[in-house]
Amino acid sequence: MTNTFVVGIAGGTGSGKSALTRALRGRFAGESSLVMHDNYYRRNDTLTYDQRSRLNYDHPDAFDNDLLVEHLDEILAGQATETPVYDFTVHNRAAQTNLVEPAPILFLEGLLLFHDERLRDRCHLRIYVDTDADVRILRRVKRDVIERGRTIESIEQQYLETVKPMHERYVERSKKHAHIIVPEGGYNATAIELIAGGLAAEIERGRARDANKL
Ligand SMILES: Nc1ncnc2c1ncn2[C@@H]1O[C@H](COP(=O)(O)OP(=O)(O)O)[C@@H](O)[C@H]1O
Ligand SMILES: Nc1ccn([C@@H]2O[C@H](COP(=O)(O)O)[C@@H](O)[C@H]2O)c(=O)n1
Repeated sequence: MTNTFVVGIAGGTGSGKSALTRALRGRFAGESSLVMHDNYYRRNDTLTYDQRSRLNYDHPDAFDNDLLVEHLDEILAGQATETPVYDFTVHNRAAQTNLVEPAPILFLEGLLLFHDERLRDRCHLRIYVDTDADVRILRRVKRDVIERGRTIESIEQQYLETVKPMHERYVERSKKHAHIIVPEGGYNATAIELIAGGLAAEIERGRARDANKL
């Protein structure tokens, strides 16, 4: 096993997980890698686009966590690993893959990371990004129209049918497993400073452990 320190960043849709992850990664360029839980949405090759667009993507079973655990263990064992890439515009896995290299810090980001005990246990630090539901849906509408090719009607229907009830049943309840709760995510400069300071100290501790092994 390597000295990789795993940081799990979870929270509701539109909470600011990706923004926080980007801000933290910016502080550890060259010393961190990233795995996104979204990329482990299951393949649905046998369904049509319309059928895929009506699936429940906010239930824990929508993800292939067995594959994610397998890949995490490879990366944590020091192996560069080809990981899947998800295409939200077609509701399916993309043809390409993404090579994740081992690094002193591994950021793991996703909606339901803390629901699965195996994923929780692999996170040395668990951060939950907590943002009010009205703010999250406003952000999601904008993002899903611009980046994910969705209509306002489809976002409204999906939010009421699956996103909101699943958030209340699974995502919100997984908050209790967090070590740290960050309001507002990527624009919370104080939280970013504190977390970045802690991670820098973890990298130093890892280096000291390596030096002692020599
Ligand atoms: N604190 C913030 N204030 C304003 N907009 C934000 C903030 N955090 C994130 N956003 C924007 O909201 C959208 C969703 O944020 P994102 O980080 O992708 O959320 P998540 O990964 O949790 O779904 C993005 O367009 C992002 O730029
Ligand atoms: N084909 C899909 C797959 C997932 N979603 C939605 O994505 C959300 C998770 O991503 P965030 O960046 O917002 O955390 C989740 O709430 C799913 O509803 C989708 O719309 N289509």
